Amino acid sequence: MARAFLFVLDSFGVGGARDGADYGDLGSDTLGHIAEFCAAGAADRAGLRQGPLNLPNMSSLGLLEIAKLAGGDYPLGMPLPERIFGLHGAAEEISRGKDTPSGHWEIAGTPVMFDWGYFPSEGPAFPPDLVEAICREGDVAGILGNCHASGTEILTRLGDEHIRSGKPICYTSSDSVFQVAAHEQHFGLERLLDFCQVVRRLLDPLNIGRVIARPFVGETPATFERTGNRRDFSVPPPEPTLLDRLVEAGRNVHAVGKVADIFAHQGISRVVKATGNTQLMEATLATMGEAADGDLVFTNLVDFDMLYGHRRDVAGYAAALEAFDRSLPDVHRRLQPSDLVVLTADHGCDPTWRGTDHTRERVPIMAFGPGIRSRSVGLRPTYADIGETIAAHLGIAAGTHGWSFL
Ligand SMILES: O=P(O)(O)O[C@H]1O[C@H](CO)[C@@H](O)[C@H]1O
Ligand SMILES: [Mn+2]
Ligand SMILES: [Mn+2]
Repeated sequence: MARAFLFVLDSFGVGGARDGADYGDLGSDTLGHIAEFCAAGAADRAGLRQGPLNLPNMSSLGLLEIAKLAGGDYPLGMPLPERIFGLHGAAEEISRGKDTPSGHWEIAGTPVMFDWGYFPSEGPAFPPDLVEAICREGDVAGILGNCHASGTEILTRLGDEHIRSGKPICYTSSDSVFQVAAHEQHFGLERLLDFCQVVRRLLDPLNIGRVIARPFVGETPATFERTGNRRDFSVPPPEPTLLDRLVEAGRNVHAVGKVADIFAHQGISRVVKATGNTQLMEATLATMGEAADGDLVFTNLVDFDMLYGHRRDVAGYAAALEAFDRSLPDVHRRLQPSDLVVLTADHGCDPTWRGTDHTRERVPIMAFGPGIRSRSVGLRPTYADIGETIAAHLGIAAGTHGWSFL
């Protein structure tokens, strides 16, 4: 029997979305713009990285052809490989949101065809009766923030006041999220997680996708730092996903990193905890050694998005891509004859774009394994084709969205 390994490089878009203009994102291109900045010497950082974007392994998996297919141009400064190994293509998102759950669920065969609830970007973000209920039931004297914000900037601005007043910092973004930043010691980590569960319950009628706990440490604005104890409280996917179908068929789904939270722990056999791309890759490589025939190992690499995309840090994003690329030979070395590896993304987060939010983009599909023949699978009309391909590879019944490209 076969095994499958799915890596979501969180926010690694390749531009070209047909509906980009509907999101104010026409022209956004995470890979293309990073490559452009690198080629121009605008993403050099002493001690971190220099020069053109260097992704030889992903280039050999067809990344440059994917960029051309999705956005019309080869990325600047990246040499074309002599040969391409594996299947390569790009996919369009049909879910309406450009958020992490929508992207992951669609990859797993379950597009989100309804609109999430969102909070307004002008004036107070949260309705007064909601704030009143949150304070009463969450047992806090009030909330700080109550606005759209970048999670690191709002800590610098309100972290001190939070410590003094004990009021949690509550903010949102263009995603369907309610985020709560609170100090791990002064407010308490357990208390923050309990508070988020209360908020989760109160938000269900508003159709908000996620409540995110954002614990931090440090005693001054210069030293405040978010920790790896982030937790996402997601609503469950609207229909059974590939993960549920696999578990139903008696397979194991190994969820590495925040995958379990993204799926509200539905269709997960085993949670492998790790924080940061380096640890996440180490944990995935270890899990590759343990996965049985018929299993899926599903890893989300969150740093691309959280540490670099949202922070609009081009050099940081480029360096993280280069580090991931260098780890691909370790993945190759662990492959068994019937294994399939898929690399893809859940949305874009172009670090050269205005604001700090995600960008609507197409995503890359790179699929390889010892038994996988090299060819282009073209532009796929939905991310669900990825889930269907994995379903076909693992030999379970087809779902109701998407088509396998195997
Ligand atoms: O700015 P931070 O707190 O990283 O938040 C970002 O992370 C959220 C979840 O991915 C997004 O909705 C965006 O707001
Ligand atoms: Mn994401
Ligand atoms: Mn994000």
